[in-house]
Amino acid sequence: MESNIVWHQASVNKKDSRDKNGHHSGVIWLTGLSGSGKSSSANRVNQKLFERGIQSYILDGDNIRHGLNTDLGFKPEDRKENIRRIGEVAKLFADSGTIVLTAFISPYQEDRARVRDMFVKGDFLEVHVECPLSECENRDPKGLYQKARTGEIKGFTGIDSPYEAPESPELVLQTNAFSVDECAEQLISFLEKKSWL
Ligand SMILES: Nc1ncnc2c1ncn2[C@@H]1O[C@H](COP(=O)(O)OS(=O)(=O)O)[C@@H](OP(=O)(O)O)[C@H]1O
Ligand SMILES: Nc1ncnc2c1ncn2[C@@H]1O[C@H](COP(=O)(O)OP(=O)(O)O)[C@@H](O)[C@H]1O
Repeated sequence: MESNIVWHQASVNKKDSRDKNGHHSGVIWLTGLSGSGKSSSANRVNQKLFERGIQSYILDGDNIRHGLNTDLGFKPEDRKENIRRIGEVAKLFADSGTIVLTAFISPYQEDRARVRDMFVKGDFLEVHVECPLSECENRDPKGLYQKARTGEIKGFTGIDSPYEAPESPELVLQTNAFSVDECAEQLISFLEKKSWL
């Protein structure tokens, strides 16, 4: 790291922003297989938070890879860098008083743990968007599993690239058992229980 750079202390801090917004801030880190329901869940929660006047924002894998992380692919080291950068961006949002929902496969336990360590305890909530691979493959909303099965896409998560499920996530959403709306309600109830809202 460059040694001649000194951290500049902002005059408006995280607590000021939280006080202004009237709620807690932090990251809700959704992790799960492609097609498990990360984006749908994040969007429904964000909509509900918006309607309640909560300051929230979504960082979504597909979208971020069109811009900030356009230089990254799906090799393990690229996924690691993807998650590291998103962790940093999520931290900035949390510092600004925002509840940030992230929707990335984030398949490696080590990478998720590294992001968790960037946050004050309790400000990082890991949510496993759980759905059996067979059901994700059945849904195949983008036709990517089919391409992975025929070998058109190499290194696809769950097919020929690993997914390491969280060992002790703060919350599990079972998207094969509950509707998008029910999952969103479960997450919002959890935020209420944690006094985030
Ligand atoms: N090889 C491979 N493996 C997994 N996913 C792939 C791959 N190639 C493209 N895609 C599409 O990219 C989306 C996942 O991007 P992420 O940034 O979330 O991935 S990661 O967290 O860095 O592993 C993922 O989106 P979701 O389906 O929304 O999860 C896919 O649409
Ligand atoms: N409970 C649920 N939560 C989220 N998605 C669900 C649920 N039940 C069914 N689905 C469907 O599964 C698909 C998941 O797609 P998406 O949200 O894009 O997943 P991901 O972002 O994990 O790739 C969508 O077509 C969605 O309608």
